[in-house]
Amino acid sequence: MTTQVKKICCLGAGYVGGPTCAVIAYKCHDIDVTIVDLNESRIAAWNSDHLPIYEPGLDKIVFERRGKNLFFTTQVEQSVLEADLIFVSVNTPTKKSGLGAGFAADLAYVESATRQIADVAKSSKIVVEKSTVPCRTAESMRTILEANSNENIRFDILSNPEFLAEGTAINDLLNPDRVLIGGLQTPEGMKAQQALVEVYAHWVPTDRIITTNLWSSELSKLAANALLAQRISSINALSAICEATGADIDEVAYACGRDTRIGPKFLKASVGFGGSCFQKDILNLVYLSEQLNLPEVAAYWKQVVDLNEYQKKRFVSHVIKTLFNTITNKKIAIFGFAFKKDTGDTRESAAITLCKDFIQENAKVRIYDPKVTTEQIFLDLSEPGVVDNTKQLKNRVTIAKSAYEASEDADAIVIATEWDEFKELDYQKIYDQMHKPAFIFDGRLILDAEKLRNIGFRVHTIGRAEA
Ligand SMILES: NC(=O)c1ccc[n+]([C@@H]2O[C@H](COP(=O)([O-])OP(=O)(O)OC[C@H]3O[C@@H](n4cnc5c(N)ncnc54)[C@H](O)[C@@H]3O)[C@@H](O)[C@H]2O)c1
Ligand SMILES: O=c1ccn([C@@H]2O[C@H](COP(=O)(O)OP(=O)(O)O[C@H]3O[C@H](CO)[C@@H](O)[C@H](O)[C@H]3O)[C@@H](O)[C@H]2O)c(=O)[nH]1
Repeated sequence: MTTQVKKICCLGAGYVGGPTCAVIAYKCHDIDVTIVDLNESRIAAWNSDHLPIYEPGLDKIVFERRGKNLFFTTQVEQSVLEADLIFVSVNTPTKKSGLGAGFAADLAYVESATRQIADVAKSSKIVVEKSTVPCRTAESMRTILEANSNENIRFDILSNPEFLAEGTAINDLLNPDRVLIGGLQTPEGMKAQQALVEVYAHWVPTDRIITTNLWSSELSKLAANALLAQRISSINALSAICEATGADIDEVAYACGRDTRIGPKFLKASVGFGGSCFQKDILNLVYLSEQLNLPEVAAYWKQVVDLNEYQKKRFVSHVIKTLFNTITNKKIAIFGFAFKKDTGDTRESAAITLCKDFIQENAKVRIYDPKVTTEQIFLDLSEPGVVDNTKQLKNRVTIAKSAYEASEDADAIVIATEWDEFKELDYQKIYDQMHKPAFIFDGRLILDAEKLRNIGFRVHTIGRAEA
């Protein structure tokens, strides 16, 4: 008989734990879901009218279930004690120091969450690895948990990586392409796997719920991100060829994407991919390959990240060169700071690299983003622990409340994030208030270059030769 899950606890109330478990509560009224975090202010925000993350559709779901079968708390022990299934959805950042620094995932948070479960549990639990982790991490978790089990308590480990993308998280969770659940292929492991299948089966068609062994599941998460990022680096590499030849990257992407074997998605050239996952997970895969003594494989995946860095630097150089080889004291309006539209998340955003490079060249940078806070922007641009550059930053960086304010007296506009509102602006009004010649660098291919040229702008678009 299958174990029926009645109480779920999720360790980690971040971009993944919050939305994922809120959707489970929304779709499974027969299950109590408690999301736990050590961070008190984050939990207070989840319990307030202003949720700690911006994600279209999230508010409605949280407000509808909160206090009914969805709870946010810092009471780790109580929640673990009561749960039959525990998601571990804590952060796994790239290690900053020690062995594997700069590549390997820092598993300290996963380990400490696992130890917390082992210390507190007084009954059997299904422990689900939701965080993105290197292949075979579940083995370490199992060793820790088994060392703490006895004849009355057993722990079953599952891997259930999350594939949601920020900005579309709720839709991705409500209508996933697939849900992946890895488990040990033993009778107990398969029983635990089935218990989680039944949770998702409340709303996901069962043919979209894939069950595999633990290691395939762990590796599939890293592999999916590597393949997606590799498509972006490929199209960005081609964008450089387009600029040098007169081919147009959107036309090339369209022509290639019409081949059903290639497909049209994830072929949008850009100023470089950002986000908390792609770079981290690929570096993690690079490290894993090196550990497995597969240097050629490691070098292959590393190139995806190197090309992304190149794309950002190439864009910055192009801006400087076009602005007559100097941007000292020139005003550059940055449209967008988030790593993609429809999110306030700035982790690894390409805009950070661009702004830092412009500041380094003594430009004056004025940033507008509809969802990113001023505090976050200054945090991202400062170098805490290296040098205190706050004063220098305040001289060089200002935050605007609108795209119009950002572009007042500017020499150039840089489109760093593809927010829809940037397509709808009154560019004649913007042109009239800028220094001339007025430049626009479209790092996201969202603007109608011809229309802007007719107004008088000098337009430079990624992946297109200059007109
Ligand atoms: N952000 C995404 O879009 C995304 C998508 C898929 C997978 N992932 C993966 O999911 C994991 C979480 O990512 P995120 O973006 O939600 O991170 P996050 O930093 O937003 O959230 C992680 C949370 O875990 C909390 N935490 C750490 N240790 C804890 C503990 N012992 N007990 C309770 N809470 C604890 C932290 O305080 C933090 O609030 C990562 O492994 C990431 O790679 C992220
Ligand atoms: O054609 C494209 C598609 C995306 N991007 C950029 O790539 C980055 C990542 O975008 P996206 O993948 O949409 O967002 P994430 O939230 O980072 O989601 C990725 O990373 C998550 C964390 O692991 C996974 O769960 C998702 O499946 C995976 O898409 C952003 O900077 C985008 O602007 C492009 O430049 N061109």
